[in-house]
Amino acid sequence: MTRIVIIGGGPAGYEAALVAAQLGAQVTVIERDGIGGASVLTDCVPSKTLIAAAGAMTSVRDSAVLGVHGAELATVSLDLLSANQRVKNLAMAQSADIHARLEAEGVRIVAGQGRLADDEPGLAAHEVEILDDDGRVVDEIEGDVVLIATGADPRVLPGAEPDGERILDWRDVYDLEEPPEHLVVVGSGVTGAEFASGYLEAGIPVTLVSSRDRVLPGEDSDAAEVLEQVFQSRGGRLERGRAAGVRRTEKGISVDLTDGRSVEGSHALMTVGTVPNTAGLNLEQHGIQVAESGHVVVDRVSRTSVPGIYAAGDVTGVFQLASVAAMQGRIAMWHALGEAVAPIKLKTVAANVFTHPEIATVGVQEKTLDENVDVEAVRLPLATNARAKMGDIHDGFVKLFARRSTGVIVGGVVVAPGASELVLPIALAVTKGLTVDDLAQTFAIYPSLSGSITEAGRRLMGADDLA
Ligand SMILES: Cc1cc2nc3c(=O)[nH]c(=O)nc-3n(C[C@H](O)[C@H](O)[C@H](O)COP(=O)(O)OP(=O)(O)OC[C@H]3O[C@@H](n4cnc5c(N)ncnc54)[C@H](O)[C@@H]3O)c2cc1C
Ligand SMILES: NC(=O)c1ccc[n+]([C@@H]2O[C@H](COP(=O)([O-])OP(=O)(O)OC[C@H]3O[C@@H](n4cnc5c(N)ncnc54)[C@H](O)[C@@H]3O)[C@@H](O)[C@H]2O)c1
Repeated sequence: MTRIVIIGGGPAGYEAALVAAQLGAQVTVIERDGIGGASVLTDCVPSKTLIAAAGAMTSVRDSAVLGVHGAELATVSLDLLSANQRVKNLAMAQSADIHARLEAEGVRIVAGQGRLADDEPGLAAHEVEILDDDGRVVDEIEGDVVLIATGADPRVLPGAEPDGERILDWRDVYDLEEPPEHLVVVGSGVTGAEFASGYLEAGIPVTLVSSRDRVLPGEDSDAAEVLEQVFQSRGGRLERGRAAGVRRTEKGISVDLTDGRSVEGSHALMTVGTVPNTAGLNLEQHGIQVAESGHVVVDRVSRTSVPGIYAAGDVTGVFQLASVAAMQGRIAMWHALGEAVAPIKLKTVAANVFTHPEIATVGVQEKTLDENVDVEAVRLPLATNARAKMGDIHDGFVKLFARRSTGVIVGGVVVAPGASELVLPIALAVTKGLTVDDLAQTFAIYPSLSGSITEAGRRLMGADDLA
């Protein structure tokens, strides 16, 4: 029986464990914080739960125009402390569910910190030591295959070290005893944009400090523009500048910008990126190649540079998404256990930014269109969609990218409430190589927002070379 040792119990680790157990391997997962990992306990699941509560406030905010009275924003508020408690309960329940599922599949779960401990390089099997909270080695296990799935932690900006009270990272926010009077979010990547949007929707004054010309520098620029407009139209403040540090002041905090200006608030939320969790794993001693960024280098079937040692998830820096982490973990196990396996296809990854409105993307994007000269694009604003009008949705659009020569759909963007659900037909088309004809001939419900997706297909059918 092949012995699999997995270090880290987030989506990369637990999904790998389920596949390995299904294939009859003897599986041990070593996890220091709790099954589900940061994804379930502190990052993805908690933030989306908070955003769900903020979304309820948005529905109230937007209902007056539909004729609903008595629920005006001024008369309702979100009890953030109860919402935080719900977030924590839900995360623990989700972690317990995954824990139970792993145990039911025969996976051994060990609490502690794992590290590689081979005596010499090149051995067929690998030793892994388990350390307790005080750093003492309490056990050692041998695996034929080891998966490193240790995730990533918040990056700390020197001079802006979180104190858990006023200067926070995104893992601290659920322990706040008072809602912030004015939250300054530093960093406008996906994490920053989601929290800024979520807290603003929850009724808290928010300033977003963005070091870039546009928030969400990695996303479709039209989508980022819509988000900025909506954020500002709802009273959010956008401050262009780079934070040099954050100071505690009498009233709260001051974010000092590199150009000499400063932004005052009651709390600062630092969202300036992540660092891979590789410290203490003994990667260098084992000859495991690590990139300059600190991420473990892997190929498309999750192999590291050392035979028998795989890595998956945020520690590899390949698209930091729970879905990608899980797929990398599964692929590692299929490969290690001799199953037929296709290398991960990053061009088909769908991702969503859970702001208001949401931004979902898949496949080829506009910023890479120059390299894809054969690609035709269409953009349909939602404002002309009948269902959007009924719900008073003005902001948002559908974009579709297809190959001019063949009509094969290669990418898309949806900016809309619920874009995370709406993007699936485009993701399916990109994954399966469906054409604009396929999409155009698909029945969409009338009236529906997804009608704009099939309509985008029809518009591209009209493009000269695609007809
Ligand atoms: C605020 C936020 C929101 C996000 N929202 C989304 C989202 O909506 N959708 C999405 O797809 N992605 C989202 N992500 C990204 C997603 O959370 C990550 O891509 C995902 O958690 C990666 O999974 P992982 O298994 O690699 O690592 P993790 O989930 O980080 O799990 C790794 C685990 O390993 C443990 N560990 C580390 N070192 C050791 C060791 N030596 N021994 C034992 N255990 C160890 C850690 O404590 C951790 O529990 C979000 C990220 C952030 C920061
Ligand atoms: N919905 C989701 O799927 C989701 C949600 C959150 C995060 N994630 C993933 O997690 C990963 C990390 O995201 P992230 O947003 O935490 O990090 P990031 O690295 O993507 O963004 C950090 C941002 O902070 C800015 N920044 C850095 N230093 C700064 C400074 N001194 N002052 C002002 N701004 C500064 C950077 O320019 C950057 O735009 C990403 O891969 C992201 O896709 C996914």
